[in-house]
Amino acid sequence: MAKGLHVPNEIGQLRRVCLHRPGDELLNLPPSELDRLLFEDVPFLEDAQAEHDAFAQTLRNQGVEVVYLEDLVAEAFDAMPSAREEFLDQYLAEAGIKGKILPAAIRERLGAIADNREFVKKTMAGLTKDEIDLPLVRSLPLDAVSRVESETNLAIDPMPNLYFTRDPFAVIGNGVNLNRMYSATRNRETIYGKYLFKYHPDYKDTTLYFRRDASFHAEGGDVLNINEHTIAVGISQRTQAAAIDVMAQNMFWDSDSKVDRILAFEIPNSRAFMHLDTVFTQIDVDKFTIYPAIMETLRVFELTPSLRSGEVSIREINDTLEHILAGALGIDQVKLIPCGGGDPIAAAREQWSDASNTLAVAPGKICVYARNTVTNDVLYKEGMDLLVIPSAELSRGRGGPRCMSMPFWRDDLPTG
Ligand SMILES: NC(=[NH2+])NCCC[C@H](N)C(=O)O
Repeated sequence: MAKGLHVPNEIGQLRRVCLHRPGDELLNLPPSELDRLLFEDVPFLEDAQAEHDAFAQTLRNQGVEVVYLEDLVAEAFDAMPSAREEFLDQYLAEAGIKGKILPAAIRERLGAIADNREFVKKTMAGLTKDEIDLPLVRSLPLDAVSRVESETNLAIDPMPNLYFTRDPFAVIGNGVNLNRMYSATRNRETIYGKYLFKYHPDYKDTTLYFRRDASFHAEGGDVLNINEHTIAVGISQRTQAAAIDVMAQNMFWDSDSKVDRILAFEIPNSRAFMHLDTVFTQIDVDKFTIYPAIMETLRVFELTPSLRSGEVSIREINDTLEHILAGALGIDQVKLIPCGGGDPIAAAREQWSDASNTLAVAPGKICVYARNTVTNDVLYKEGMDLLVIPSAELSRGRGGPRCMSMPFWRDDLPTG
């Protein structure tokens, strides 16, 4: 396996994947901030870590190399120490810290962490005011005011959603979308991708098809690599139609990109269906899991390069989802396997805990959450090879195996 990225499809044997092991950021997640920080409940960190370790080990057992986001960013700083300084300036500017005294004290606190990996993990975890050395100001009204302003005593918010590595950036072919994310809390996460793809010795030459300073928002959970030529992108709560236009402009005429067709799937704008991959994932050469209720409102658009160079043609496709997908894959037919086995209550319950959000490790071999028993039973009967992972704590952040993983390398599928 060479350096860099290679993800020409959704299901080819996974060789390398980027994860983030949940860390102290989950300890800085108070109940009062759950809505804003996009969680439904407070997870128990130790169990979340044990479940995540089981997930990583399941992947390793399948011959997948697991790399961790925190390690990659630290390696980038090891290779280029000045990058850490640049990062810290930007991190502080984006952290929403009020006043003048606090930023300086925080800079000192974070700057004093010698080990790059510990430094990166601390920037992810957030910081309470008690952790900062403010000897001269502790008794001043300024500090008192900012303590009252924020009930939580947080000087810097944690980034609890980092273990959903699918979203801040998305690998497409040999390049990457570095996203501008929908929410203020998650948008901060994209800084790690920026420094990884700018300075890490193995990834620094990666082409970016989308940038974090874009005017529109997009997230990786909305991007599915159907094959080298076609990607599917959700128009969703998290990804705006105009952002897909930007991707098309940047991919269709780029010499590194083979993508010349984007299928844009308009799905309902709601938290339950925040990304395309919450309702729809590919599990085999001719099979997808799907949340059946979205079929009623689904609209699909096709973006292709127009004959006039630099322009994108867009048309709505009025056909069944099966036909559209079979056409994109160049096969006769595809099978859509309904989440919850067609029972509306089981489907809704299990979709909420990511039954449609599977991670293919190879064609027909998929990683799923143990809790989704009805859907897993259906998948098993369809002949899928299930890699079942524990999910009591990890699922509290509303994301499944696909959300928790960003493939860096997959094998090509045999053609013909
Ligand atoms: N690709 C996904 N479906 N990711 C799920 C992310 C969940 C996360 N709590 C959020 O709201 O952003």
